[in-house]
Amino acid sequence: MKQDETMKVKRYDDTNVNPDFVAERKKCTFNIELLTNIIDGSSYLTETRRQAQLAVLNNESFSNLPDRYYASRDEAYAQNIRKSAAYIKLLKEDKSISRAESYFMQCLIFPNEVPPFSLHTTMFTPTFESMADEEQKKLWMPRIENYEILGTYIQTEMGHGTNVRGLETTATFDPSTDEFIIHSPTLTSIKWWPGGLGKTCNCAIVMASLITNGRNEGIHPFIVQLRDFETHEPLKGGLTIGDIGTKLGFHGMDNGFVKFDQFRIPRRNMLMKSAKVTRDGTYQKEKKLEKLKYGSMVFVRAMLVFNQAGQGLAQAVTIAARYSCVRRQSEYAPGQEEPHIIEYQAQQHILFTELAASYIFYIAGNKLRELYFTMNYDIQKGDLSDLPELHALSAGLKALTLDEAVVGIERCRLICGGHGYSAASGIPKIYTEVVAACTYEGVHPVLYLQTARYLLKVYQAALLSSSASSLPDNQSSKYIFRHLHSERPRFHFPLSFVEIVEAFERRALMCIEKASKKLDGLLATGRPHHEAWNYSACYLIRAAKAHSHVYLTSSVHEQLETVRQEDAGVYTVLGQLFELYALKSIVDHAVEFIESCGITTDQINICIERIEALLLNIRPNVLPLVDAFDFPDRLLGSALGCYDGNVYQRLYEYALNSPLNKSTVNVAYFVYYIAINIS
Ligand SMILES: CCC/C=C/C(=O)SCCNC(=O)CCNC(=O)[C@H](O)C(C)(C)COP(=O)([O-])OP(=O)([O-])OC[C@H]1O[C@@H](n2cnc3c(N)ncnc32)[C@H](O)[C@@H]1OP(=O)([O-])[O-]
Ligand SMILES: Cc1cc2nc3c(=O)[nH]c(=O)nc-3n(C[C@H](O)[C@H](O)[C@H](O)COP(=O)(O)OP(=O)(O)OC[C@H]3O[C@@H](n4cnc5c(N)ncnc54)[C@H](O)[C@@H]3O)c2cc1C
Repeated sequence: MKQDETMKVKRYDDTNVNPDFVAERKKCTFNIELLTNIIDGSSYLTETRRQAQLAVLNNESFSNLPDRYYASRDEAYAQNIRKSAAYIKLLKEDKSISRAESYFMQCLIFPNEVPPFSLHTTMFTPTFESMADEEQKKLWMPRIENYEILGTYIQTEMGHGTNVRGLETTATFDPSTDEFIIHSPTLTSIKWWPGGLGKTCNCAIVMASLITNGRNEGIHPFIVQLRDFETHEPLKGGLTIGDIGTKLGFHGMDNGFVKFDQFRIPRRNMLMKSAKVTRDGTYQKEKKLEKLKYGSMVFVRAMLVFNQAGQGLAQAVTIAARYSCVRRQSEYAPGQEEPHIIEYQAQQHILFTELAASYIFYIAGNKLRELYFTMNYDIQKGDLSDLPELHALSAGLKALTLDEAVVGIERCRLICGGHGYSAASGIPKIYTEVVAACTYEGVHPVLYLQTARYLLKVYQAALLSSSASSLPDNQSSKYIFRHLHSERPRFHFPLSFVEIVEAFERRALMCIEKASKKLDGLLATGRPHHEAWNYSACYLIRAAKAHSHVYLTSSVHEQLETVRQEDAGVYTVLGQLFELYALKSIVDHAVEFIESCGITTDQINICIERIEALLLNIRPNVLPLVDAFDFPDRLLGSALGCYDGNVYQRLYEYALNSPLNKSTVNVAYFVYYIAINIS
């Protein structure tokens, strides 16, 4: 990104800071900047992010007017389009803006929102790049990269989301014209949900069943122009397109529908890297590349751990932590000043366990991101051997971290009391954004079952093998091989970090073994596989969750080992957060740990005592620990969570700005009550 000499806007306003915050910040025992670098991934990325954020803060085209919490849906959409246009113009003008910089900018331009064009970058372009052949890329990519083509990803239908193979939309080859005919044969086959489809995008990748020479060859991707490049009107020839209406959140996003009525596209609009239809209608595919079509889902799932679970929870925690250091409530000791609510152990237990979880998701999310890019390098070159591992890991971690994050965000809202319910707290918007991710890119029971399917295969292989050497080092399931053929150790309490990781591995192995036994038991009674699988689901899901917990703990432990060499202060606080997250999970799943690790209920009680001690350890650093997330106030959009801690003044300003306060007597009240004389 070109450096801007005029970057004068400060990220934080250091003047007029609440004195309680000044005192809190003085208690800090570690180097905040180093921790920020760890969250970002490196000091270089911290600097990149800050520069990108400053560019946004300095650019008036990106301001949020009207207030994001008072905007109607129409206004919210119009705001997003205004900002999108300015953003895309900037990207086109400054080609030196990197992918990372553009992501950081986007987060701040559209705080806690998925903007209408986002599918273009997150799903449309990656799917096209990975599924189109070289000639197609040459033809289309310049216009895609130039945003002349603005694309979305159209897969889900009104009647089918999870069961991708059950999609009803057809793409039938017509050799007489060398075209595919895209058709929605039923009401339930109308494409439903795609982001940006309703009003914004002019093209899409459409997933449809390919039919040629009378044979259905299964789901394939097609690039389809939907709107005129000049007028933006939907193309004639069989398209009905619109917005699907108001949702729980996502108000500024035009999730849409499209009904295809014998709509024709050229044959070469089928993406033909792994399969193709020749001019005479012959279907040819490269079987080993078949699963590439699932690639964009793997990519987005892997990114959601950091971007949504980590960042969403960290934002809610920041707001709740800052508010807890301002808010005073209840008489603690008779006759004394009310304490800040942060001093209540009940508050600390919720706040600090969620704080710990947000650090875990961030760090593990970073590791998963790196793993994705490493493995995807080979996958794109045609070596798909790592794809099952990546799919299983991204599916399980997307599900587990988002499941835990949405509960955590809601807990943060609840510990803010009444003001947490106000949109001004910022938490409701964070919640509606993050909870959407629990549905899109795959619902969680289904994703856990995908992870379990892989785990059972690894387990079967491990039963047949005598060592772990047959699995590559980067495989997260290597512990299954290792522990299957080794004695369970005696655990010592309080647990060391190494023992914590092994305890999670032993628990996961036990859950996998149980799931396998359950399935085999049902199969042994003569039940067909699909039925046995369905009635093993509770066991299978437990196994997938336990395995995902292994990745969380082992990857953060790995990070801790690096930090230990670098900085004692950061190592101590990060270690406390790691231990807190792990012990809380052990206590929450005590039965599984008792059974798998041979530990006792007394030892679980030691964990509970240790959690209480950790709350005291973490307490002095609570504000610095959320400051380290380094969220600009504009991103948080919270009266409760601003850096300066001036909560009450902001709440009052927010209320004064309510559109209902524009008049002293509301028109509706006048029309319906005063005018007809109701007393
Ligand atoms: C801002 C918001 C944007 C939102 C966008 C969206 O929501 S877009 C819409 C998002 N929509 C969704 O997320 C829909 C969720 N639904 C799905 O992802 C799939 O349809 C399914 C996985 C549930 C089942 O599919 P199925 O019945 O075809 O699968 P199966 O179980 O018979 O397994 C067949 C084989 O394929 C393997 N495999 C499967 N997936 C992947 C993968 N991603 N990668 C690699 N591999 C994968 C699987 O492991 C198995 O391998 P094996 O063992 O034979 O070697
Ligand atoms: C905000 C948002 C944005 C979206 N954006 C897009 C987009 O851009 N493009 C796009 O194509 N789609 C998009 N979607 C659609 C999304 O991907 C689907 O909603 C999602 O995959 C779930 O499919 P479904 O709604 O059909 O639920 P269903 O598949 O009907 O599932 C409903 C419930 O049934 C149960 N269930 C279903 N199948 C199974 C099974 N095999 N085993 C166990 N339980 C099962 C689960 O409890 C599940 O929650 C979006 C959705 C949302 C909410």
